[in-house]
Amino acid sequence: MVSAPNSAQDEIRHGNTAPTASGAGRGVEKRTIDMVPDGERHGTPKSQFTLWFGVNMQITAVVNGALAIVFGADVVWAIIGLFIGQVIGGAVMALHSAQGPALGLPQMISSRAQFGVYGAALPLFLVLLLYFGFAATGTVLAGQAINNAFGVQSRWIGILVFAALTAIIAMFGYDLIHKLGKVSSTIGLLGLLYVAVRLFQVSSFGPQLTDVHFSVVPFLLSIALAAGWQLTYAPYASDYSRYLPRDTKFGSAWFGPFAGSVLGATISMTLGVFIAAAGGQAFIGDQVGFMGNLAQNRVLAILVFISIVIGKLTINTLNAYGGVMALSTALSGFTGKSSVSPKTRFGFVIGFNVVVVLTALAASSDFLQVFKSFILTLLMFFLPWSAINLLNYYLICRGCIDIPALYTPRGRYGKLHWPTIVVYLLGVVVQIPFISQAFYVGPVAAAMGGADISWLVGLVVTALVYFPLGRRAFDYPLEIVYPKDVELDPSIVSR
Ligand SMILES: Nc1ccnc(=O)[nH]1
Repeated sequence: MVSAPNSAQDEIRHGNTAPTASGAGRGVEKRTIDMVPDGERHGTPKSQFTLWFGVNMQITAVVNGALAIVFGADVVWAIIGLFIGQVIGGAVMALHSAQGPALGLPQMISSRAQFGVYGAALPLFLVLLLYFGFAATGTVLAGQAINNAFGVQSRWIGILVFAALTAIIAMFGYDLIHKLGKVSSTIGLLGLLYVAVRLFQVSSFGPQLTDVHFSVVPFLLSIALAAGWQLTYAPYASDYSRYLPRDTKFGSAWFGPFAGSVLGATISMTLGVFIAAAGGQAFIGDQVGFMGNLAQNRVLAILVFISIVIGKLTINTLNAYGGVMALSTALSGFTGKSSVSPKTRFGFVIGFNVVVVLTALAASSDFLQVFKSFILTLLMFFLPWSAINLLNYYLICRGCIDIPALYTPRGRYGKLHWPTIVVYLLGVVVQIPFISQAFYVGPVAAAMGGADISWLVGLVVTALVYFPLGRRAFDYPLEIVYPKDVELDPSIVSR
């Protein structure tokens, strides 16, 4: 990049021309866990908006909103509570995303700067479970939508078709995922808007709509539902912003994903609130069928089903892509490799989806309920990870990561940083008394009448305990240390 004239550099950096053949390109992505050089940076924060908006145009977000009503909130306070939760959770999620342009690295590898190169295998393993759990449940739902759309009876056909679509897009990688985000933003939104219009045409809303009564427990639950939803995106975040130009302003790198995810989830969950208020227990029982039944005729029902599939496809591609990234990162910590070949990545994508398909096929609806609580429980493990990762990056080392040291246990971050692991586990355990879930209500939550603030406790307590320890953890560099073999444009001053 040193010799390119400025205008050409500008074009490449701001996405007007195809990036070089070695990068995300217009075809199959070549990179995985290695740093993205300046010559391959492209895209704008606007693409972050459409990706995160599209990711939230999904049926599961609608269900999440409906749960606020099912658990006792009234319409007005459910909508307010959900919105507050989106803003808090979305703000945290977007802080992870904003690391992407500066470092050019996927999300979870940056955990090595706090946990050590081997120590990061702990959050990596958990994130792999999270991706896998979401992928299996999402594949069951989208499989139903495919079968409903095409009038297919055999359950496995929808599941297999959806997994194949997911795998193909995940293999192409970053650029195709962003394109899909644009498509699902539009189609998913149109689908949800149509369902909303039909809902208002056919429903007489019960007393729920006029009965405004504030009640603390369901209000806090609404906040928790939305904050938890947004916070599950934290481990995904910078995987999808790491090709943005290195000098992308922090403000826009943060605002794109924040606005997209908050606005998208607000639309989906508000629809869920209205569906549940219109008497939507039936919706929770048969989510896909309920949406299709709202359509005026078979053709429109098919379009609704297709919009459900496209909405689910976006997030599910992220699950497969992120799952493979987590797997590659975890393994590379032990093999000492700093990159993974596209062939290996393809193999991982296929392997991931085969296991997902087998799980989805084996799943009964009962199992899905249990699995969902399991995934929500996993969130407990990501709040402390989020707090540690963000505090370290923004307040302790202030963005100055030693990137080559992330790839070797002999570097500054070492093999295993025990204090971080202990604080991390403490951050998980401290939430237990505050949990209020179907399967367990902690003593503090019970004393508070069932209000669940465990997510806030997990974030805040971890941050308070980690901060003094983290400051002394490593000999932090004063600026970002870049790998020697990654070509960087000297005219770019990283922010
Ligand atoms: N974080 C996520 C939320 C919902 N669905 C997913 O697949 N992933």
